[in-house]
Amino acid sequence: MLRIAVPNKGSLATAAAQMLAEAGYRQRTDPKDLVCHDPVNDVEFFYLRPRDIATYVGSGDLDLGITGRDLLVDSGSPAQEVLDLGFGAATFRFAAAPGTLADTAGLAGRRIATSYPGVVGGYLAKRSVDAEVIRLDGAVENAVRLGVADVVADVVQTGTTLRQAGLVVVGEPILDSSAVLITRDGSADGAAAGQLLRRLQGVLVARRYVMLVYDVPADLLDQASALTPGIESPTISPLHREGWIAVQAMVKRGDVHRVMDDLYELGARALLVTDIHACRL
Ligand SMILES: Nc1ncnc2c1ncn2[C@@H]1O[C@H](COP(=O)(O)OP(=O)(O)OP(=O)(O)O)[C@@H](O)[C@H]1O
Ligand SMILES: O=P(O)(O)OC[C@H]1O[C@H](OP(=O)(O)OP(=O)(O)O)[C@H](O)[C@@H]1O
Ligand SMILES: [Mg+2]
Repeated sequence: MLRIAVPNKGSLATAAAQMLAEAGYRQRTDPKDLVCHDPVNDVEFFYLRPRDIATYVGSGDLDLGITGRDLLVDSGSPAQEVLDLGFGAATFRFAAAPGTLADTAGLAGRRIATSYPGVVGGYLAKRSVDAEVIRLDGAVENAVRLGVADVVADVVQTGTTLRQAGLVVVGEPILDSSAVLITRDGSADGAAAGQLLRRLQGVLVARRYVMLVYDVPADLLDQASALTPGIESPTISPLHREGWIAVQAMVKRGDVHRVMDDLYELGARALLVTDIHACRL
């Protein structure tokens, strides 16, 4: 049986469970449950703190896990990223009070507060910067005004928390994070793991694309196909109406209205867009 770690709470928990449910896996109904068995797919889900997930997967005690890239890096675990899951996007950045730190070259000798000492320590070691890392559990943005640190290094999503603490970002992001599927080399090589990976890839495609269907005069097919090349090639069907054909193609969700405008201009009619519920490419 495949054993998978899923965030039990925090920013990634709801979206991770939602994605697994869309991929056809059973998920817990009570948010307090710590385990959920899916007998149909022969999978067991363990709900764990996202910070601990890389440890369980890295040790080989669990086969696969969903966590944040920043948490994976921070853990120093030998687990590896196998798929970017497209949610939980955030950057990890340094921040300080305005005018106190111009760029990351000025970090030497500073006190840096963070809940991610592995990420920050790795960044400093790589650049041979000697600074003091102060490990805090959370709400690290308070550390500067309370005099515990000169700089913070933390997750930034909207930037609201930094703004409210009177801090500004310094330098380029230390890393770009998002939710990722992780495994340890060789611990998830079986058919069930391959099936999970394909199902999650299918969910990503179903979220990114819509299905566009339209009718077009046959002599405009080449121009229409150039606008809707699909992923491999558009599907063409004859219409009862002489000289017209129906075209069906997957189109990126964000592009579909522009593509429909262009097709209409070209002479296409009866343009219909539908969501893709699931897919396997
Ligand atoms: N707005 C956000 N705040 C914190 N983490 C976020 C945010 N958006 C995405 N993430 C990602 O979520 C993961 C952290 O989740 P985790 O559950 O440990 O912390 P949290 O969401 O801050 O929850 P809590 O602090 O309540 O325990 C990281 O990978 C982080 O990059
Ligand atoms: O850029 P933003 O949209 O403001 O989000 C980022 C903030 O959210 C998280 O804090 P959280 O509320 O989880 O508290 P914590 O620091 O105690 O984890 C994170 O640690 C940042 O502080
Ligand atoms: Mg937090």
